[in-house]
Amino acid sequence: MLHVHNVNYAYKKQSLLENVSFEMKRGEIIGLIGESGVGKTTFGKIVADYIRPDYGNIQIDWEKDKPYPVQFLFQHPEQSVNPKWRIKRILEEAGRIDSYLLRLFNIDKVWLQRFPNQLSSGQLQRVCIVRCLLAKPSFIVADEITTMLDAISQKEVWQNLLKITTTNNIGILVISHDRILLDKICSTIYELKDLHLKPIARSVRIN
Ligand SMILES: Nc1ncnc2c1ncn2[C@@H]1O[C@H](COP(=O)(O)OP(=O)(O)OP(=O)(O)O)[C@@H](O)[C@H]1O
Repeated sequence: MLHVHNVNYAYKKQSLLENVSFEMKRGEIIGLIGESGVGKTTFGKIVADYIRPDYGNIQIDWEKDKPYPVQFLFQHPEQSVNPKWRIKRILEEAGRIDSYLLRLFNIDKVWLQRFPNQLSSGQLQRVCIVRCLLAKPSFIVADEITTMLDAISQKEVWQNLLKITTTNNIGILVISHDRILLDKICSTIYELKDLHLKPIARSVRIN
């Protein structure tokens, strides 16, 4: 279980979150929507321990010698990899390379010898998803992770990611402006508005 208790956060005196509490179980898929600039990424980074809240705390089981149990997937994968490392090293930093995951996310073994700038954004995003899974997280924060993909690749990535997270009981916080995607894959959707998280009604699931 992941608990966010009473979190407050301001960026350069602009308040973004006020007394926000939130809970997520392993295996749960929760959506987060809201206007641009409202603080969704900031909230996700607090959940993933990239940013310390000004007040409040995050509670999660964590064995200190293991990677942090919440992994963050960025909208722009270039921002989360070392441009001077080959893909093999980028993956190995997270764990032993798993051929099943490479196949599932259509990662050609030839790419392992390449540098990040020798892959397309969509290819690099799939590498980042595999790296995140190699770290064996309990939760993933997925921040607009498929916006650079065409509709077919987007569907494929989500199908495969959900397959793995269901098997391994991983919870996902899906940050997205795509209401149709959130309605399809999430059990609960929150809107970040006026410094608070508000649950919103899901529309009928479209298959
Ligand atoms: N490190 C930072 N540098 C500059 N601005 C920041 C930073 N962190 C937060 N902000 C500001 O905080 C506010 C919230 O940003 P955040 O990226 O969390 O919003 P968002 O809801 O994810 O937006 P979007 O939907 O456009 O991605 C914005 O006004 C942003 O300019």
